[in-house]
Amino acid sequence: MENVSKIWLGPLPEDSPYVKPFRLYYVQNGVEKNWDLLKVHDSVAIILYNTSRQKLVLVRQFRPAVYHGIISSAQGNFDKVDLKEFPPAIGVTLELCAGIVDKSKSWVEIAREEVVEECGYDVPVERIEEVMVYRSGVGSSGAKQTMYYCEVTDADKATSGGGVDDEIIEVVELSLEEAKRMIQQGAVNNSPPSCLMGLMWFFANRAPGAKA
Ligand SMILES: O=c1ccn([C@@H]2O[C@H](COP(=O)(O)OP(=O)(O)O[C@H]3O[C@H](CO)[C@@H](O)[C@H](O)[C@H]3O)[C@@H](O)[C@H]2O)c(=O)[nH]1
Repeated sequence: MENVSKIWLGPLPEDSPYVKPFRLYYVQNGVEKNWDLLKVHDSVAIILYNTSRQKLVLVRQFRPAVYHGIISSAQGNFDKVDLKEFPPAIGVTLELCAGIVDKSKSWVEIAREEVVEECGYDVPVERIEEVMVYRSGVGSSGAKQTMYYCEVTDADKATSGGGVDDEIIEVVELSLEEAKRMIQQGAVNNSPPSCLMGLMWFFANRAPGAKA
């Protein structure tokens, strides 16, 4: 699905609309310290559960940062990325439907738009429930993310989803057993902690038979 044919690295332009690097200075306990950090957008993520077929709806996409992280961990060479040694598929993730907060709309409205754009389910904001708010990348960005939960049915499906503009996003429906395997002890996957936490919240609180 990723269809990536060439990968290379360059310096970050100063006018990046997504990432701004800074050094923050502070005095703590009388000692001057500093911290190198990135200003990035806050975001929303939505746990989507299709009750018609008892499936969790996630998204698959090529994540350049994950691909970069995997090559860095393997001490690979970025001068000439060898796509045979490091196929782009290693940078594909399975995540909750999510979106950056980069427009002046309510967060839940941004969540609603992401659900229809990425996954094709058209639901009113009243059906999107806030679950929790937390900070990601506490050592690098401290960005806020609000997580939501939304139950959908086949009747809410308006389009096939897949993202907007040149986004390449695949909608993936997981059975409860498949989703459980992602959060089992010993599991290794490319998913962000927010996705794994969202799945754990779902199984603790909303899955058929959950106690809460
Ligand atoms: O350098 C960049 C960054 C983003 N985009 C575009 O912006 C869109 C959204 O950006 P992204 O940061 O990938 O947003 P999300 O996919 O919504 O990811 C959010 O949700 C993820 C899952 O919770 C978190 O890991 C991320 O930090 C958080 O930004 C992308 O699809 C691209 O179209 C670019 O073109 N270039």
